[in-house]
Order: sequence, then structure tokens, then C-alpha cells
Amino acid sequence: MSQSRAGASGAPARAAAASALQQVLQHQRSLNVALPEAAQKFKLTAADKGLAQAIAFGVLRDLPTLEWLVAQLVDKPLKPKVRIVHYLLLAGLYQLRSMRTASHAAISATVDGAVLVRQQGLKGLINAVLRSYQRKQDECEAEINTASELSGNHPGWIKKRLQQRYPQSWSQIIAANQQQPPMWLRVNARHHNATSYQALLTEAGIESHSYPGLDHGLRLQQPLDVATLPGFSEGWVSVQDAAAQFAAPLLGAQPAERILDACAAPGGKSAHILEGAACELTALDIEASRLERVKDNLQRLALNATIVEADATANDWWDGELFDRILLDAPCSATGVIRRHPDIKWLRRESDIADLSDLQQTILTNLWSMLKPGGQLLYATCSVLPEENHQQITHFIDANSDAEWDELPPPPAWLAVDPLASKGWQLLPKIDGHDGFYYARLKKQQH
Ligand SMILES: C[S@@+](CC[C@H](N)C(=O)[O-])C[C@H]1O[C@@H](n2cnc3c(N)ncnc32)[C@H](O)[C@@H]1O
Repeated sequence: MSQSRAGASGAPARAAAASALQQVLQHQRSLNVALPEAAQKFKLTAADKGLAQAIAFGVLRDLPTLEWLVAQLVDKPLKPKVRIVHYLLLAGLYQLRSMRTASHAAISATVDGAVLVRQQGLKGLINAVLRSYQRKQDECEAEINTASELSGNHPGWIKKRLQQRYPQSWSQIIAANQQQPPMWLRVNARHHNATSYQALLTEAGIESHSYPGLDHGLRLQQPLDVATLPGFSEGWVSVQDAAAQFAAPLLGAQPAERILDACAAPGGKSAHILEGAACELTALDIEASRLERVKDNLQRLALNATIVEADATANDWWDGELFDRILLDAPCSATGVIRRHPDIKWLRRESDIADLSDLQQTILTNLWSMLKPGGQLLYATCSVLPEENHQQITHFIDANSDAEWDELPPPPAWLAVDPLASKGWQLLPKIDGHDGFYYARLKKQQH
């Protein structure tokens, strides 16, 4: 059982967590959207927002186990119109199993949450179920520990694919997916490097770790509020996972080159490219609201790009001038970043993988015609599935006579890499380390 930090307790945080969980699990909405909506609805304070987030993330991480517990402890399933109480029960059980909140406080705040979701009449039921868990905790946990279907708390199809593809390392991937993710920083090369910024962190009493080959990246010992980072508002530093920080160096943009970042929002990799080279960057994305975040990020970092809202499968936005280099950070299953987005486990369907793979191939084919002969395209995903990665690129190279692998250098030794995905890098999520990610570089032949 993992222990999470709990801030000030309160019924609104429990009600908000339950409401967000209902949106995700019943209405297939993203937690990134559902949680802020719920926070607003229940007028959460900053501390309660943190608590609601910790509970909602935790429930989504351990969902099969918590569902199993509810099934053991509730006599008959709740009627659809009072289904919100089911989510309060999941939230309550998660707190009792995995949070440091005192049990009596967790139970009473969860019971009081029923009033806020207009289910006052079921306060007694919530109280009885949570107290019943307390009484039967040892025997319930013993059963959970021996139930193989609950081990790992992943949907069967993801677990099966990981076992098939990574027979040696699937259990480490699952363990990393269940972890609360570490916080990584990308130091803005226009102001500092990892060494000089680390000295500023140390002065501020913030412990961090540097890694060979990650010249502008640092891992914080403990996640913290960005406002406490030296120079954050001045643009000296950004939050970005280590795996994503290899995109800019592998793309290798040079000053004044014409660069396309084809799926750019929220702009982490665009900003990194511009921090390293004063190139002419076009940051394109299909989603207007996400492009607002690109604008905000570039503004904080005092960087400039041409921002285009368009579909990368089409070319109606293109002026016909070829690009020197293209970064395609493609829409994908996000199976490499489950620990940052635990809702992915329950929102993704196995059938999505083929659809995503088709979309990736369509975008890749379209962008290829916009690349200069001799130019390079860096393909990236935050997926660990070969259909979206190595197989995808192999298929593209087989189908396009002017495309060839531009083999990547060997990755730094501290990265967890799948040795079978040769020529590119298949990074696997690593405990206390980086996310799962894939990189392949293609070169367009000169004719
Ligand atoms: C993995 S995210 C990109 C993350 C970004 N590169 C960064 O580092 O901050 C994928 C992006 O692809 C965008 N996208 C999905 N389909 C697209 C399409 N057909 N054309 C352009 N962008 C698309 C999504 O809106 C999303 O922002």
C-alpha cells in the first residue's frame, strides 16, 4: 500500500473527487477536464483541490481492487440514480487503505460528502461500509494479495500486451505505472544549464538530481509547487519529464532553419527546441484550446513561434515551402504516461490502438511531402506499444522509397530501453525515473 500526503480534510474535497470519478468512469471524460470542473462546482480551496486530486488519482490507480472491495462490502449494487455514492465509497476506501489521513476523519468527511452530492439519506450506508472495511481489513487485504486478477490494477488487455511484448520487464512497467510520478525540470538553456540551476535549487533548500546526457534536465527529490522554483515566472525553468527532453536534442534544429512541430500543444517540445536554437518554428495543433497553452508557455519563456491551428492530416494550412526538420509528436495511446494520467487505463479501448496507428500513418505520410530532401523527421510518441512505434516506422520506410532510418546514437545508460526496438529508442517507464516514450529519426533521401 502506498502512502499519499493528505492536506486539510473536508467534505467538499471528497464530493469533488467522487463527482470527477463519476465523470471519468461513467461518462468517459478526461480527468484533466473533470477534476477542475468538480473543483469549481464544490468551490474547493487550494488545499482541498490537492486532496481531491490525490484521492481521484489514487482511486483510478487502484480501481479494480477498490471495486472488488465495494462488491464484498455492499449487499446489493446501488441504483443508477444514486450511483454517485458508489464513487464516494471508492474514495473512502482509497483513503483508508492508502492515505495518511486519520481513519475517523476520512470516514466522517466522506460521509458528509454525501450531503453535498444530495444523497443525505445514504450517509448511514457509507458509514457502515467504511467501518465494515476497518473491521475486516486484515482478511480483505489477505484476499487481495492472493487474487492474481487484482495484481497490478491494470485492464486485462493492457497487461496482456505488456506481457507479450516485454516478457522480461512487464511487471516493472506496471509497477512504474502505479507510482506517483516524479517531477522533472527542464532548465532554459538561454539562462542556465543543469549544473548552474541545480546550485540555485540547492541554495533554495530544494534537493535535485542530475543525469549524464541530460544537459538541461533535473529530477526533484520531491514534487513541489512551481511558484517556489527560482526564476519560474522569469522563464528560467519548465516542468517536463526526462523522456520528453530528448526530443529537441535528437531533432537537432540549427539557427535559422525552418522547423515544423506538427502536434505541438501544449508546447513543451516547441519551447525546448527554441531554447536551444533560434530557428523559425511553426507550432501546429488541431486543438485551439490547447494552442492557448502553447502561447502562454512561449510568452513566459520569452520565445517566438508561428502558431497554427490546423489538421496535420491536411495541407491547406501550408505555404508550400519545405521544412528542414519536422518533429511529429504524434497523438497516441499514451500508454507510456499512465502514472501521470491514470484515467488512461479506463478510458482507452483496445480497438483504439488500430485507429491511432492509422491516424499516425496518415499524418506521417502527409508531413513527409513537406520535408526537404536531405531533411530529417523525428517521430515520437508517449506509447509503449510497438504498433504505434517501431512497427509503424518500419512499415513507413518499407512503403516509401525516399525514407530511410537515421539511426539514433546509443541512449545514456540510465535510461530503461527496450533492446528489441533497434535504430530508434523505445523508453520504458521507470520507477523514480522517466516516462515511457518512443523516438525514431527518418532521413529523406536526396534525389
Ligand atoms: C502528444 S500531444 C503533443 C505534446 C506536445 N508535443 C508537447 O511536447 O507539449 C499530441 C497533440 O496532437 C494533437 N493532434 C491530434 N490530432 C491532430 C491532428 N490531426 N493534427 C494536428 N494535431 C493533432 C493533439 O491536440 C495534441 O495536442
